[in-house]
Amino acid sequence: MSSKKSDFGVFGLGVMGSSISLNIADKGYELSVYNRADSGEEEVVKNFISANADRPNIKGFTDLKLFIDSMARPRKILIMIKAGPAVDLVLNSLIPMLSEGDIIIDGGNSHYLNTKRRFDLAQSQGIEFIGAGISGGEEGARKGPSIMPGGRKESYAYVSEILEAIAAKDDFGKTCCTYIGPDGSGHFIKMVHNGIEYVEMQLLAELYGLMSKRMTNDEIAAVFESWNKGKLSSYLLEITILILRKKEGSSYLIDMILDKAGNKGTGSWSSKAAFDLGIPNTMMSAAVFARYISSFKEVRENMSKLVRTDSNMEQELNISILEKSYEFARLVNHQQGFKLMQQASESYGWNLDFSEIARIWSNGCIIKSHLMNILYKEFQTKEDLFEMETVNKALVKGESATREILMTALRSRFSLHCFSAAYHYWVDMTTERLPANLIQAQRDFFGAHTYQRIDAPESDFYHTKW
Ligand SMILES: NC(=O)C1=CN([C@@H]2O[C@H](COP(=O)(O)OP(=O)(O)OC[C@H]3O[C@@H](n4cnc5c(N)ncnc54)[C@H](OP(=O)(O)O)[C@@H]3O)[C@@H](O)[C@H]2O)C=CC1
Ligand SMILES: O=C(CO)[C@H](O)[C@H](O)COP(=O)(O)O
Repeated sequence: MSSKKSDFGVFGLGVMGSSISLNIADKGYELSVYNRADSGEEEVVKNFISANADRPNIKGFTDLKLFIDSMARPRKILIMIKAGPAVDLVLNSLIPMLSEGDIIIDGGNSHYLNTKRRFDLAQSQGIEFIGAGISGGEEGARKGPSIMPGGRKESYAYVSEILEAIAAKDDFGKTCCTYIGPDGSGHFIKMVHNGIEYVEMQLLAELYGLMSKRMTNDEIAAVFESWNKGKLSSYLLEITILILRKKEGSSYLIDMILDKAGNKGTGSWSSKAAFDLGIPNTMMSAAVFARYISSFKEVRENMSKLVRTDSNMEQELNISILEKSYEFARLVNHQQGFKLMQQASESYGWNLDFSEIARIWSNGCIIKSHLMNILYKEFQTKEDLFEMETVNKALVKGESATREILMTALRSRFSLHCFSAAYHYWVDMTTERLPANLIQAQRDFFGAHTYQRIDAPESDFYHTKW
């Protein structure tokens, strides 16, 4: 074990913490790691250190004071623990033991408003606090995640070297870690990343469900594989191909997995943020609700006995139509996700750089895709996906394909939550007059909420005695 003071500390040796620790150690930094030694967890640090005995630059601790004393100042500590109250508990014990100017990075999926609150608390005690979204799962953390740090730019300067060294690299060799903006912006961006992730996953689940009516798992995987060679390629598509082909003995594992989707909350946080900011993020909420609906397995089982569930699909699926529709829905998903970040940037004065966000999402993270590279370039001159010519053309072309897919699904009694949310959003966003005039009339009728008129200036509000 090295006697040098450590360059960095990692608090929490769970899935993410242990992988990111090895990543940091591989880059040659002196590292201290800590995990609590509560009942059942006594061996975590010991096991980690003995499994990595060939890395003398890692020192393990279960004593918080020794962990803190082992680091060079200003100390830089990444906490990689379960999001929620545990983070407050850890900060309450950690902060009083630190010295002015030390830096805590919360790398978990914390809610951005909690990050803002914790930032203020840490600052009030002379401690720097960075809320860094980290994406890439276990493999990304080990080999190079995408990192989204938010906080004071001055404090980021102290940790940028290490964070940028461990992050993934984009197609141009640049690091997939960039300073995002003040207070909770890094965690906000990670939350939206996860919202987009929920939709990308749900779209693939809907395609798989629909295609399963006429195709085997291997046939679906073969179609996805051909798509993954071109502009639709993405990490989630890639892992879906592997999942569909995975066998346990002679059975496909996917066929044995219970159809109840779990969640840890970031998708619903994204949807709530969209509601609060007034952004129609219809696909994210559809994806969250689709997971919730799936969790009512018992109800579904019982109800399925009451209705005719014969949902055979008469017609062949047209793969090229499916492909166009998938492209269409993914574009709408990204449009909605980036719109949400734009609104947050404006409302909170974060001055976010969307080209940079797309760039750091082009590798290392769960939603990395070919599309992210396109968006990285497009956002250098455009502010909205609808303004991007190639995107617009694909959306116009994809509309009729999506309509066809939706009609096929309706006829086969199969729900496409996210595809239909994408379709209706696009149709409404490209329709000059919507029936919202009736909503306004109703509001005025029962609540004197007033309405505007098409034959008068928008600044004028009217009330009628209906
Ligand atoms: N897994 C993933 O793919 C990703 C996860 N994240 C986020 O990263 C964070 C860590 O996730 P992950 O590594 O998967 O989680 P794990 O469940 O594998 O590990 C959780 C860690 O938190 C520690 N912990 C929990 N409660 C407390 C507490 N009260 N006090 C001190 N330590 C505590 C655990 O310690 P102990 O061993 O003692 O229980 C453990 O080290 C989460 O916020 C997660 O949302 C972000 C991106 C991807
Ligand atoms: O942050 C992540 C990936 O980016 C985590 O894997 C996250 O837990 C996934 O969310 P959920 O568990 O709700 O599906």
